[in-house]
Amino acid sequence: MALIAGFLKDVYVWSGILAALIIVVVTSLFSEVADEFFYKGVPIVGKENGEVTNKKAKMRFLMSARSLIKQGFDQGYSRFQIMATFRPVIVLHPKYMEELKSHPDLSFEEAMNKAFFGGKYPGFDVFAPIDHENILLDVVRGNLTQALNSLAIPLSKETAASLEGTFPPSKEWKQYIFAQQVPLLVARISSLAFLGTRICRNKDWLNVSVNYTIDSFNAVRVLRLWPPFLRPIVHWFLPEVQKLRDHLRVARHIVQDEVEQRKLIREGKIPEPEPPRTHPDVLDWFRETAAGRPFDYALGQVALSLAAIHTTSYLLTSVMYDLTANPEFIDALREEIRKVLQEDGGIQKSSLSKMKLLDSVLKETLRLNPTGMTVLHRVATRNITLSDGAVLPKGATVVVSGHSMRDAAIYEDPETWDGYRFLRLREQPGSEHRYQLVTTSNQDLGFGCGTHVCAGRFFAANEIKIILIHLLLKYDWKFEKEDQDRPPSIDIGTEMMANPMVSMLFKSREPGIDLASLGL
Ligand code: HEM
Repeated sequence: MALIAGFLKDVYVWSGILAALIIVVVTSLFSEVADEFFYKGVPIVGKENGEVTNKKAKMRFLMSARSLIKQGFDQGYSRFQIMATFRPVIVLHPKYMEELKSHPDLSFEEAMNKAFFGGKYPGFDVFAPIDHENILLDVVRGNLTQALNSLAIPLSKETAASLEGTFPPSKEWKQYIFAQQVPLLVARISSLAFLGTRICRNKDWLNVSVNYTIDSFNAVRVLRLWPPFLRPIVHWFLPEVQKLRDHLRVARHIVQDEVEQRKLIREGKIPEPEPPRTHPDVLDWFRETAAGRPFDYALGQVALSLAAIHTTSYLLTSVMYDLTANPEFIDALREEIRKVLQEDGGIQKSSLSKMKLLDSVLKETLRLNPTGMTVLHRVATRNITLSDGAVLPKGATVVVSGHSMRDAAIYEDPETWDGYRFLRLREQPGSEHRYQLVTTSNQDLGFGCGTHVCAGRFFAANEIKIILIHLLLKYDWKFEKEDQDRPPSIDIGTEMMANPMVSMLFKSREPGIDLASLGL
């Protein structure tokens, strides 16, 4: 002790500690400030001459990214940079899609790292590279997609059970804020396929499944308000980050319990609870695919929720807005559904793929309401020279504009929602598969494209179709406000979301089919 006291009395030691502290603070502040420097040699859009700080440019991005992107291309640039919420982003023209969509030096993981502090603060663990062996992707692309046929009836039954609670039978019009409440419905139905019957109705799990995503974005925003050198300390005390840790604690408890219970059942140590499980699920496939390799089941499940719940809810809400605004499509869809289910004697293997108008309607809604107006959000891990000689500097954050989805050269009258658009395109010779909801291309970007194209799109498509079948057959729909037009999606920076304030009305109707054909 005396030795330490003597040591600290030494003026050289104190100046050393002070110098080290200054270096930490300055380097940390510099790295944050440097993050906001525009890239050399790339035209800037959205920051005006004479603006010293980036404050106004950031606000322009938040409020009007769509028009900034248009402005950049209208000025003739095929790549330019805009100041996004935390750093400049290089926006690229879709003409680069082919060369960039699977580029090995554009990193999806680095983009996640930059956005969520590399997952290094507890609570953000889901954003750290959790799955070096691609177990989650293998399961979603492989097992889950292959099981879609056998999952159709269980998903349909769970939808029916969920709707009983969410939309209890009513002869009178009842009010419902679709955008706000639908994530819970989607979380429950998705969790049936991810974690099985017991957990898909567990309120604590559903709370994690829906809210971890929302709360993680909030926690990032709050933690970023602190200088980087203080973040390793303050994150422990910020309620927003503590909330994330609470979510993960709950998730671990629930998922781990289920894993243990299934193990005991497999080993014959406890009986299968009644009613027994009806189908294997993602949790089973995680175990089989990991085959002894380390894998964090709870983080895997939260990551799946992150990818699946709000994306699916957004498309479901958007399509309900489109259909409510175009009720003649509701009648046409009911007729298509009734006809297919009658022909097939219920939901069979190919029933959903026979509902081509349903597929077309969903694809058209996704075309105009993708999760964001840009795709391929990546970080360059080296200098990348594009085919026209332009360079993307190492460390740059890049995105590709998704405006091909509204390009008049590709789509006639592109700003108008036309539920028959893709049905007509599919009827052209040789185009049967090209215009399906799950098909992607360099211009068709609702599910992304290239290496990281949405792994869960086949599941998402089937799940939304099943939910829609129930919603359309069992209920009538209208907007609460008589003169309500189709509520447009809301842009926040480059992200898009359904208007969360639109009030809808529903009432029960005669389904016009034998409900046994939906597995009930
Ligand atoms: C309508 C619903 C959905 C939409 C619009 C959607 C959209 C997307 C998009 C645009 C990407 C590409 C991200 C990028 O390139 O940066 C993506 C990736 C991904 N999606 Fe989806 N998604 C949906 C539903 C789902 C569901 C239900 C699951 C899981 C069952 C899922 C799992 C994934 C995964 C794992 C990735 C990452 C793939 C990879 O890294 O290779 N998605 N999704």
